[in-house]
Amino acid sequence: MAEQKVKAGLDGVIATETDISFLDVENEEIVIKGYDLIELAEKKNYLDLVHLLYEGSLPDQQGRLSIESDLKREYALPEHFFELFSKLPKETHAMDAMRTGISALAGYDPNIDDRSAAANKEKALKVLAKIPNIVANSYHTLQGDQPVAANPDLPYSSNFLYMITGKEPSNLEAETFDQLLMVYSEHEMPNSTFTARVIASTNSDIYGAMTGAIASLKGPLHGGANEAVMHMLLEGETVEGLTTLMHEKLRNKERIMGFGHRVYMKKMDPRAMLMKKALHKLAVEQGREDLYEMCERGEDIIREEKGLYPNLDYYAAPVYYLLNIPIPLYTPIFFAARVVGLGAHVIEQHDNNRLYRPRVHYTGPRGLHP
Ligand SMILES: CC(=O)SCCNC(=O)CCNC(=O)[C@H](O)C(C)(C)COP(=O)(O)OP(=O)(O)OC[C@H]1O[C@@H](n2cnc3c(N)ncnc32)[C@H](O)[C@@H]1OP(=O)(O)O
Ligand SMILES: O=C([O-])CC(=O)C(=O)O
Repeated sequence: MAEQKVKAGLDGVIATETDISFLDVENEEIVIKGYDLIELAEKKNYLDLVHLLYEGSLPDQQGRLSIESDLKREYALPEHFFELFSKLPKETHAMDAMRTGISALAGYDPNIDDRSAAANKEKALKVLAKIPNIVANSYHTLQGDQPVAANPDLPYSSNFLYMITGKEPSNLEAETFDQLLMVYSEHEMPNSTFTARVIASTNSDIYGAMTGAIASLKGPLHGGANEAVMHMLLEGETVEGLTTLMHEKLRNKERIMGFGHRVYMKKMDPRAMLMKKALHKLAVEQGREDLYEMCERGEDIIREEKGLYPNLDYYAAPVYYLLNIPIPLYTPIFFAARVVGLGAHVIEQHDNNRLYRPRVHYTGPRGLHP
């Protein structure tokens, strides 16, 4: 085998062809099916994006309503599903509870072995319909609280937020949460999407691919960073407190959560810029400009000291916070928003499949005998 250079972490390696999305770093654009994600997030809503990824075009009003009513028909979970969560240890992390829920859905799918594009699309939309219920109510159950039933009169994303907080969101809260789902929806080939595609490439099913993706996303180098960011902001408490804390972390050579990105690294994540604006609006409405100022100061310190820029998780975390979302649900919501992108990747993988099976550069001993 010809000698190849190992790229640690597969940095820069092209893993597949796709027509779903692309990070155009030069032009600072996250391309989703030809559209700029940020422009979509400013002008359209989450279900438009779902339609774009599954039908290949942005919907008219009728198309959007039709996808919404299809989802609403599938909101309910199988009977006794919550007994599963009530039997888990109370300490179970919300990501692990959600992972159990998604994995369990497989057993209820009579067409589990149908990997056609049509069947996969149906399965992905079912997961999308049920995931607010799984995220919110696995959490409530583990907290010893009553589940919150879906309110079918609310739009999809408002209902998701309502099921988490138990309170109907204001217009600004609903708009912000919808935008949050959009910016998290799809992002080319992060570790979790790669994981899902690797699993799908064995011709395994979409539930397995998504279950694996959840495990990947839980890690603090990936989705788990948003929770860590909020703990850091709360520990900092004030602009001065955060300044001291960040300098201390830098002195101790700790990684600062919410900064840096494999693909952007020396540029600010465009999604973080949008969430920064959303944070400002919410902070002004709630008289929490102090939180905004603290985040901005943190951004300046890490740029000046390390030349690193915020990624999406840095500005999404305080947005979640002002939306009254419990911290353990930040990463599950990231995953819930990403279901739409992951589903599209599994469909694409199964449609044109070749098993992922790379090789290694062996550095161990040879010629030993027992
Ligand atoms: C929505 C998302 O999932 S975005 C990612 C969320 N994750 C985080 O916010 C976790 C914090 N960030 C990180 O750990 C990294 O920036 C990652 C994992 C996201 C990307 O990492 P990689 O591309 O593998 O870069 P790598 O880890 O090799 O870092 C390169 C250099 O930058 C430094 N660096 C990168 N990110 C950070 C950070 N957040 N804090 C401090 N230093 C950092 C590394 O220490 C390293 O320095 P060195 O060359 O002197 O050793
Ligand atoms: O792209 C990545 O590596 C991580 C990320 O920002 C995401 O999944 O949204």
